[in-house]
Order: sequence, then C-alpha cells, then structure tokens
Amino acid sequence: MRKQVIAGNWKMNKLMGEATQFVDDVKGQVPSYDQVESVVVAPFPYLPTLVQQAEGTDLKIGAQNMHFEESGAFTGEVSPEMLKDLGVTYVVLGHSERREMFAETDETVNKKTHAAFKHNLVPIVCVGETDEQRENGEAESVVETQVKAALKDLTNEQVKDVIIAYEPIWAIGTGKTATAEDANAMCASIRKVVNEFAGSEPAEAIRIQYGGSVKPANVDELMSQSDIDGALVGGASLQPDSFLSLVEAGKHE
Ligand SMILES: O=C(CO)COP(=O)(O)O
Repeated sequence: MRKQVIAGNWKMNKLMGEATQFVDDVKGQVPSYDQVESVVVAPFPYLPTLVQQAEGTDLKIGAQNMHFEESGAFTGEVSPEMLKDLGVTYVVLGHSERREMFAETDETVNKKTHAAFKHNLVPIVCVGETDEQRENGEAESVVETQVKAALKDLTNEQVKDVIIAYEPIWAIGTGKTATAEDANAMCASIRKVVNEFAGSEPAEAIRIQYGGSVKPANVDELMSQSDIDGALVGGASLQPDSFLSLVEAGKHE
C-alpha cells in the first residue's frame, strides 16, 4: 500500500515570523510519518530555520525549486547540495508556474530530477495540462510527454521513489477542482505510462499526487481515489488549521 504525501506549497507567501509561527503551530500535531508524509514547501530564505524547528518531529520541509548544477556561476540560483546541507527533504520540480514564467522545460526538469537523487532529495515532479489542451483532447498525451521526459534515464529503483504531482493548470488557484473521477483517471493514466516505461514494480510503488484547488472540503473524496496518493496544495495550505485537516485526510486509504 502506498503512503500518502500531503505537501503544502506556500509559493511566494508569508514573512519569516508567519512561517515560523505556522511550523510551531503544526509540528506537534501532524500525524505520524508512518501514516502520512506531511510536508511544508517553503520559500528559500526560511528553509534553514524551518528545518531546525521541525527537527525530530513528523513534519518535513521541502523547497520549491533548485538548480541542477552543484555550484558555480549561476547568479540567483540554489543548488541541490545547498538544500541537502540544510536538511531539506523534498524538492518540488517543474511546477507549472516555473514552466510558464521562468523558462523551466522538460529537459531541465529531467536534469533536476537526476540531481535530486544524486543528493538524496525526494523529487516532487509537477505535470499537468492547460485548459486549451484539455478542450482539444490532448490532456493525456501532454501529461504523458511530461512524465516520460522527467523520468528519462532514471533507474527503475529511482522511479519508485519519485513523487509525481498531477496539477491541471486550469485548476490551480482558480477554485475549479478536477472531479475526483477525472483526477483519478489521469493519475491512473500516469501510472500506466510509468508501467510501460519502467515496468510494473515502479508503477505500483510511485506516488502520484493531485494538485489544484484542493481544500478541506474536497480532500477526502480526492484522497479516497485508488490512484491518488496525496495532494500538493497551494492556497489551502497557508493556514495551520486547514493544513492540519488536509494531512489528516492523507491518513485515509
Ligand atoms: O499549484 C498548486 C500547488 O502546487 C495548487 O495551488 P492551489 O491549491 O492554490 O490551487
């Protein structure tokens, strides 16, 4: 049985005091890590402090992006080694906002996924189609291309440890959630792609999250679907109470 991963992607929100207050409020209350992986994905400047605050608790800390090189002349970038050195556990890669606004490509996402494994970071790789692509009946093929590109040249053992976040772009921050059935169908289709690509063992093991307007009111139904193994949540992860009810829902199977 796959353990669910509930990750709150704060995006570019909160000041330092609000971030530390949040972690203080939730760190003792999240379910045990054996039941569900609870992750706060915070802006870079807060990572060292939040990692220290969460140390020894069931709450893990993730980053929202990184570069694929280890060091060098890449002004403004943060390396995988730096994240690992801070004690960061997860890293979100290829979020649609980075693909749209910051020139992230399938190729850089693949390089970053390899770099994550090299430094023992758990990659959360985001994929998802636009409204227009869905209307044109291209959603599955677009997502298939993104998944195959992201996983290119990974070993089957590594594929098992990837987390894929299926986030239809039209559902992000819009209040429009995919129906639980549609979200599950795409997650099942992603699992099929992984099966063809890497075989049945990795396909059974890989965790596939849904993201896009997940909130306490819809999380139970989404998390009870057979092929959805967690959630990547933006807006509804910003308040402690809401975050805690989301991670509680991850305990369901
Ligand atoms: O992009 C998302 C998480 O990465 C989803 O954001 P919302 O939950 O705010 O729709």
